[in-house]
Amino acid sequence: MLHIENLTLQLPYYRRWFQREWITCLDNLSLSIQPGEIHAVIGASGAGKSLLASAIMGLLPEGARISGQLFFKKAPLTTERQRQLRGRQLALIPQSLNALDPLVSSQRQVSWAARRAGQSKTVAWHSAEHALNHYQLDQHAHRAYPHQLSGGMARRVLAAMARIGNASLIIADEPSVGLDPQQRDRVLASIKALALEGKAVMLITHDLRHALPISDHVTILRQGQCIETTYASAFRGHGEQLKSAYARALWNALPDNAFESDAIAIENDNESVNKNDSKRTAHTNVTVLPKETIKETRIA
Ligand SMILES: Nc1ncnc2c1ncn2[C@@H]1O[C@H](COP(=O)(O)OP(=O)(O)OP(=O)(O)O)[C@@H](O)[C@H]1O
Ligand code: NI
Repeated sequence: MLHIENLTLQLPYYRRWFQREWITCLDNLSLSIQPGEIHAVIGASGAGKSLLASAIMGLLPEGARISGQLFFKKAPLTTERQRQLRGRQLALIPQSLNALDPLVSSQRQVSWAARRAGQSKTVAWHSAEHALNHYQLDQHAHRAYPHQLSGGMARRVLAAMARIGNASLIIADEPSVGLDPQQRDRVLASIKALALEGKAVMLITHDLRHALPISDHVTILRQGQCIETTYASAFRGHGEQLKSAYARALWNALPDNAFESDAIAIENDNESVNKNDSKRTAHTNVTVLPKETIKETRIA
């Protein structure tokens, strides 16, 4: 369904007004997602996950320089095609709840999404109602404005908007961040349901633990580079089936695994102190800690 080959993305950066430099945010990334499959893209803050979503949707920041190839349903995903397919065949559940218009009720927002996907006014209104019901949002929530919704309800409104155009690729960017466990499970179950309907789903998250049970494949992204793509089922035991030390470290750092193996502290850090990676400026460091310090170590 979606096929990405050697995608490199650079953003301009001005040290002084006349001195343009380029920051490489995605570095030679390749991945594929099949229909009916959830492909989790896991990485710390700043790894480039949201930029990957923007590159697929054709919503990159001004001045972005991109190379490599994107294919959707076997045909090149050109800028023109991205514009045609966005909100129809390609849907994004955005990371920010600010994507909801604060002055518009849930049902109206979802029906606007249906209108953009080509439905007539009356059909759109009814299909919005249907989509909101599908996500277990009641009549009160249909009429509510964004500030009257809980975080989980707002995420479900965004999911309803993404689902309404009957897209075949859905990108969910951090759909469960900031939710309590019950709301999180509900949102993740709704994402699993999309894959069970045959849609290809990219699940972007830093939460490996909760992504694994619903995912088929996992790509670990670090500082814009693909560290490893593997089956979700490879995350088991002590991580013997994982090829990269970084993926093993992420796996072993999960609370249930921490006491059985070396643990790591994973920090989001914009001043890299990682000796092996001194060329980079922004990003994440993984520090291997001795076992005695494990009790204090948790992923945020
Ligand atoms: N519009 C932009 N202009 C310049 N740099 C940007 C822009 N958007 C993102 N970046 C930089 O690109 C890198 C990757 O950003 P991105 O938003 O893709 O990270 P992410 O993995 O989604 O992080 P998070 O988990 O915090 O959402 C970061 O270093 C960020 O500062
Ligand atoms: Ni992001």
